[in-house]
Amino acid sequence: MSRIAYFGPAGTFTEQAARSLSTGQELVPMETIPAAMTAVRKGDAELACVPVENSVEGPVTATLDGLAEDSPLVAVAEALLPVHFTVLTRPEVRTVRTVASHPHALAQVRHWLERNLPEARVVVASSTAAAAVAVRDGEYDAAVTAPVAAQTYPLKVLAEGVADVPDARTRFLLLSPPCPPPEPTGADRTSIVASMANRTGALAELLNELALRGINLTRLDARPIKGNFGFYRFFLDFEGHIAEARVGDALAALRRRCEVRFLGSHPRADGVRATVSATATDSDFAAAAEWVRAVRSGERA
Ligand SMILES: O=C(O)C(=O)C[C@]1(C(=O)O)C=C[C@@H](O)C=C1
Repeated sequence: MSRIAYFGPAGTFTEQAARSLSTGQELVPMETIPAAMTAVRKGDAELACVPVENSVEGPVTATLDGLAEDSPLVAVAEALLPVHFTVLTRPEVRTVRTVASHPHALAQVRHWLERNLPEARVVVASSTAAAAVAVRDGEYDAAVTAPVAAQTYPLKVLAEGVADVPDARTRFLLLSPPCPPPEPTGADRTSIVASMANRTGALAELLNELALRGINLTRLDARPIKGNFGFYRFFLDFEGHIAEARVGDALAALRRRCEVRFLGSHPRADGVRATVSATATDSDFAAAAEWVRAVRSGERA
């Protein structure tokens, strides 16, 4: 049976996302995000499920760095989960002195903790479910977890539906070794990472290539190129699919300008359709290419 390695242990939001994306594969928990990616790179799993972006805390940097380094992986699907937390404790705990969770989770419940557990020391764990394991094992008093962790671990629910920002969401990717992308749907996302020379206007030129082709950017993140202080890689998500003319044309233009790693074209989980400007449809590109062909052959001028 094929396998999806996910950022675990059991009971993370990522497990929930992997379940929603699975088509019957076995789900295998990995301790860290890089370990889930390595499982695919080494062939121990066919796919990996990892978080990539949270509406409150922004990018999941371990995922971005893992996509830019080592052998390429591409996203073939994504999931978007609403994020509200459950706070778990051991039944016998009377006073919560320590509360643990993943840094992204802690950042999303900061105000709730200040109001409800002001005396508790906040401790970082490798994931929300790892925090639940630590509470179960007596290491900490409480954990801020995904709702599903309440069914996974024998702990008492102290609070449910905890979120400083009511509509918080996290987006997750299903990663594969390079493969033909899924068919375009009209509501797709394409992702790349670009590295360019540090010179005036380089990023503006890159963004212009997208803007000129009527391509709407949905995310832009910079991450340092480690070991080279002051140099950055840019992660770009934009509407559209590599199978579409305007996207293929833009990617070719970027490739001429800088180093590009393709990170996948896949359907958007929110189903938002791409806005395509009147001059950038596939038939506009086909008509223009036909005109150039005819001019080259002397049929037209
Ligand atoms: O620790 C988990 O449960 C995760 O799946 C990770 C993660 C994240 O990295 O953002 C996923 C969703 C929540 O925003 C908090 C934590």
